[in-house]
Amino acid sequence: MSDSQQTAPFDYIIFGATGDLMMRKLIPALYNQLRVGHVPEEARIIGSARSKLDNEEYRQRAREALNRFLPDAHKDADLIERFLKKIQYIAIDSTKYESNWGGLKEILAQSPDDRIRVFYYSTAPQLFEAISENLHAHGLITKQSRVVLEKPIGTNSETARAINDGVSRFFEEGQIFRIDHYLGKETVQDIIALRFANPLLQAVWSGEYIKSIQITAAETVGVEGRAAYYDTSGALRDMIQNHLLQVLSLCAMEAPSSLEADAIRDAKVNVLKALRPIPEEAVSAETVRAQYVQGTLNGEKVPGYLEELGEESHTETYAAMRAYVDTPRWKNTPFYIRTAKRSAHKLSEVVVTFKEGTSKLFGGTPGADRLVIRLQPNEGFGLSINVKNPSAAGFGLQRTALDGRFAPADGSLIPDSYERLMLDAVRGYPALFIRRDEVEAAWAWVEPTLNAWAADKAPMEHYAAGTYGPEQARQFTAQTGDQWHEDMAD
Ligand SMILES: NC(=O)C1=CN([C@@H]2O[C@H](COP(=O)(O)OP(=O)(O)OC[C@H]3O[C@@H](n4cnc5c(N)ncnc54)[C@H](OP(=O)(O)O)[C@@H]3O)[C@@H](O)[C@H]2O)C=CC1
Ligand SMILES: O=C1O[C@H](COP(=O)(O)O)[C@@H](O)[C@H](O)[C@H]1O
Repeated sequence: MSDSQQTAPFDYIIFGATGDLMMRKLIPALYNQLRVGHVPEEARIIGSARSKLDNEEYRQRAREALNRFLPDAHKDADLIERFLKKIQYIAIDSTKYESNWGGLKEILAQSPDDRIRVFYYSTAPQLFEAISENLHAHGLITKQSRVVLEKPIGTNSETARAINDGVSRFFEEGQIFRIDHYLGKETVQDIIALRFANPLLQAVWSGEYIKSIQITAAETVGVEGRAAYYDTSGALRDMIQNHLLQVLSLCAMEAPSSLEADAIRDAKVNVLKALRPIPEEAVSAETVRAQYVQGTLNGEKVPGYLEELGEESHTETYAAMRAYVDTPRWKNTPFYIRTAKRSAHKLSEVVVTFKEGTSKLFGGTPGADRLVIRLQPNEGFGLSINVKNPSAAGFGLQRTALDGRFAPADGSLIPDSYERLMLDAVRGYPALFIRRDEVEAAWAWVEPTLNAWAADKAPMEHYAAGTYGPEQARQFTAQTGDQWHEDMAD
């Protein structure tokens, strides 16, 4: 199958190729893009990590990953074998100059000099500068090279700057693709479509008509096999600094002048810079942090965070913040952001609550208009509005909901975010990647909260696994007359 969206031939060189992300996301994403005809025949995938494996041993791991992580509808035994032939593996300790960079050079030399090279750093960020330096020292960075940086870019402003500076010594900003997989979600891009392709919504998209916007990313999983990373990170660094602030930026930005990367990124960074600072002394009023304790999920008992971890910890698994965007469009409109592990449901959504109507005609309405943008699952939107209750005497009102789906018109599954992002890096299209100034502005905004939490200036609340979060989070929204959207499964 071929397709107009097929990329130019490329060599994808992925560091961290034996890791969890590679197996769960990157390999399935590249396979799926081959399946839909976007990957050209000449394309090659070169995995690298320290583990000593030959090509066949590595391909066997990739085969197992495909069998485990692909949906059945996408499994095609012949295509899987064709895909695996594109993969080679080379063991390199990427922090060491004297490691087998020569071997990588030989592999890359088999392609024409102008072949697009994408170096994907699926490793801990502490390695990013060293990998870049070694690629440079061994003459592997060409004009046609790009580098994809996995999150997290640092743990605060200072470390983010250090990572950005370190990579920028060897790559131009235009070659650097900082990944935020939420931007690769088709439904997150739908925020742009809903806002700017529909005059109906465009006309009321401001604090004049909108009472509040809630952004939620809730997961039923705990920290799984990533406790070592997660316990040094926590919910604020893991989800809010990046994914949720990106979603907030898309919800709050002014119309970009075009869909060019820098037009969108300029519009987003203006939002991040307009976020009203939360000084350390205001953190306990403007945020809630919590850890899950033992509870019940899907009818099964699950342990608390500390039990899973096996030691004491002050890391939050739940974080909620109230944000204000100080632009004329939004002055004093609260944006609530929250994220949780071991929540009652897996769900990411944006809930836009409009102000109540002022007409005296009905003596009040049963509720405010509300738009729910379901990022995942059940991708789509619901618009709840007031209509006449046909069975009521007089002019009673009732609620009704319009439901729209984001599913592809041809009935296929919505592609995983990594599919789009990995090939956008090949295409050199950075609109769905984060620019350096965005990363640093996001860190600058969350930093006082991180500092206040580290200094225990806000209490650590608790919630039972399988619930929506701590009671304090409910009181928190009630302060502005808001309520979390908690009928998540509806
Ligand atoms: N897993 C996930 O769901 C997500 C991960 N991320 C980010 O992606 C990155 C990778 O995550 P994940 O796959 O989970 O991590 P893992 O710990 O599973 O994998 C790390 C990888 O790095 C390799 N590695 C470690 N040290 C070196 C070294 N000195 N030289 C070469 N390779 C090395 C390891 O292989 P070996 O030991 O063989 O060298 C392994 O392949 C991290 O930055 C993470 O934060 C982001 C979002 C989600
Ligand atoms: O980046 C991360 O995202 C995942 C959640 O992603 P989603 O696409 O399933 O919503 C989260 O589990 C992980 O902790 C975090 O690092």
